[in-house]
Amino acid sequence: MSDAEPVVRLRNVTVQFGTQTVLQDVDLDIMPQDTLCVIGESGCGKTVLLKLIVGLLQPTEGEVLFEGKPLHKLSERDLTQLRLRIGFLFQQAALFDSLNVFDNVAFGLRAKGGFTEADISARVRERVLEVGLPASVEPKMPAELSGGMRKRVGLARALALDPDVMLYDEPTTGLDPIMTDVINELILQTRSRRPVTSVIVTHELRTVEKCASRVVMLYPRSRLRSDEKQILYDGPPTGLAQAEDARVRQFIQGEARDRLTELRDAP
Ligand SMILES: Nc1ncnc2c1ncn2[C@@H]1O[C@H](COP(=O)(O)OP(=O)(O)OP(=O)(O)O)[C@@H](O)[C@H]1O
Repeated sequence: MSDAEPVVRLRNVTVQFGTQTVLQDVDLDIMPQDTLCVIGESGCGKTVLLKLIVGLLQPTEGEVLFEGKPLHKLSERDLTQLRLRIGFLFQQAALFDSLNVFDNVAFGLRAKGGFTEADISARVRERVLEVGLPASVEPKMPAELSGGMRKRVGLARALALDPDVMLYDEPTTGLDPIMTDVINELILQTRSRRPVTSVIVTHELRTVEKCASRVVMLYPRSRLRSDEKQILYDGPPTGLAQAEDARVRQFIQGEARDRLTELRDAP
């Protein structure tokens, strides 16, 4: 048993929006250098979980701790400092449309401060090349890029500050199978370059198989009995197909495999 402290801990977390309960009594410890894939059907609360970790959402009940510190007790200033240690690749890459690639990737470095323009240029160039883009994309505007390129710029931006924690929200959605694999490889490469704790929300079984050290499957609260836990599976990716809970096997065999086949067969 490891005595390491979790990087992120959700304790009895409940999130409600009006009368809708999205998460209820969720307990989750994310350990240093975990690559945790969060799966589950649309609307079960995966993105909400990521937003809780960066403090973009507050739980209705319970608490979220980062390295043992409850987020709700941090000042705005401390929360901002903490967010600089977290890289977030949003679903739509969420680039600033009015900034070119260079300025998008440089954004966090400038926000953090303490870097010379020469430092910023060198770091931006390094990250752009790291995600497999040529330096010639730096002056381009996001509108001039393909979806896969935008994702990679988003990844370069998220990695600019050497984050301790990387959060990926459906990093491969909308990409062709080859680009999906490129992103999977970049996730692996990021992990091998430096110690990083990653949480990946994904529908792609290939990403789960290739990248996850641990998988958590969430189930929509509205479809559970009141005495059931919302995390139906918590274990290695290799155990999913033989999971005790039939709903986990069904999800993997049904939805995920269909999607994988679709991707494989795509022209
Ligand atoms: N800010 C908000 N206000 C109101 N409802 C919200 C808000 N954020 C999320 N929800 C609701 O919470 C539920 C879970 O949303 P979430 O985005 O976490 O789902 P998800 O599991 O990530 O789904 P998907 O796989 O489709 O991205 C949804 O019903 C959504 O409409």
